[in-house]
Amino acid sequence: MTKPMTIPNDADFANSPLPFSGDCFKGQLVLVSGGGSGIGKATAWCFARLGAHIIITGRTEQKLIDTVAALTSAGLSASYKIQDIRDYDGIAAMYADIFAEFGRLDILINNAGGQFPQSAIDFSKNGWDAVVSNNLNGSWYMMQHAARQWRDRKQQGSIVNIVAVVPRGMNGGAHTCAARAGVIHLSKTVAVEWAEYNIRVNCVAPGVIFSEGMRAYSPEALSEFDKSNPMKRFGTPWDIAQACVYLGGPSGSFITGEVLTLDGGGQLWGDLWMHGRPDYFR
Ligand SMILES: CCCCCCCCCCC/C=C/C(=O)SCCNC(=O)CCNC(=O)[C@H](O)C(C)(C)COP(=O)(O)OP(=O)(O)OC[C@H]1O[C@@H](n2cnc3c(N)ncnc32)[C@H](O)[C@@H]1OP(=O)(O)O
Ligand SMILES: NC(=O)C1=CN([C@@H]2O[C@H](COP(=O)(O)OP(=O)(O)OC[C@H]3O[C@@H](n4cnc5c(N)ncnc54)[C@H](OP(=O)(O)O)[C@@H]3O)[C@@H](O)[C@H]2O)C=CC1
Repeated sequence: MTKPMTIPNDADFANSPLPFSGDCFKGQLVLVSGGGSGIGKATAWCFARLGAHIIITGRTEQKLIDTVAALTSAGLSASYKIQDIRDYDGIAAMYADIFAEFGRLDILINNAGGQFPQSAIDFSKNGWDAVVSNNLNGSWYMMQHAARQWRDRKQQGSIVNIVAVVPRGMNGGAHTCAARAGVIHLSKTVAVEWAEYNIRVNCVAPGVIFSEGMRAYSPEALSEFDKSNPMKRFGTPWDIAQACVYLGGPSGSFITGEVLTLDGGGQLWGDLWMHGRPDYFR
């Protein structure tokens, strides 16, 4: 019988095998938005264990405090900032503070985001606006303000945007699909525009990843998620974290404007309904 999945925690991330070894990010500063849970937390752990100082951001202070405490008690270097990614001016001020304190930022992992599952025909105007604002506008504000700092200081930078697997749409998630597709094509565009400034911009597209984020989905929808790919299972936050390290760091130095999909082959094979499969499609 397959072992039931559990959401991995700090202790798991402290002990998972690393994709690289040594202190290859020593002296570097990495900002992970939404780093207080799930994929963001795993990514923070992965970079921190490879020597980087990590700044995690999010809206809920307690999650940030707990994650920083777990990292620092493992002897790693981390701090946090409370920041809503929808706050354009607040983000500009946050980067100004970071550059004043550290004098640099090497990698932005633009991970914060989220949505709710619903049939598109039922979206309220506010529901649509909330999801597009969070995932498209919020991702853009985080990218643009970082890029302005890098350009003005003549420093190189690297951005990894966490998106989703959008080529065949996202049933029950049309708002987030539109927003993530927007981020992907925004990234391809600025990957070219910002090459002049030595700024690389890439995307990581997770399929179904078993994280705290899964609590937003009904048991009915969840019971189908692991059947949406030919591997018939969820991926882990650590899978995504390692991809962020690969693309964001020096190993990705000749990669820009790319989307790395980690979905167990789902985009080639399965279908997935974020709010449960309607009877018509059974
Ligand atoms: C074919 C192959 C396909 C393979 C594809 C694989 C795809 C993988 C599947 C993807 C699974 C994705 C997983 C994840 O993303 S996990 C992370 C999930 N985490 C979260 O989503 C948490 C964050 N979410 C939020 O913060 C919120 O959802 C939101 C983004 C909306 C922000 O909310 P905000 O605080 O701004 O919103 P309000 O509460 O003020 O509400 C604003 C309006 O939105 C309406 N709303 C909110 N929630 C719901 C809901 N559950 N149902 C319906 N409507 C909702 C709310 O009512 C407001 O509108 P009104 O004023 O009109 O009421
Ligand atoms: N798990 C999956 O299967 C997939 C996840 N994704 C995406 O990956 C990313 C990480 O998801 P995951 O780790 O699974 O889920 P989580 O819900 O654990 O992570 C989302 C994080 O983003 C933060 N966040 C959300 N909205 C904002 C905001 N407006 N400002 C600042 N921070 C915000 C949340 O913190 P707080 O609420 O405290 O601010 C939270 O820490 C998300 O963008 C998600 O949509 C994409 C495809 C699949």
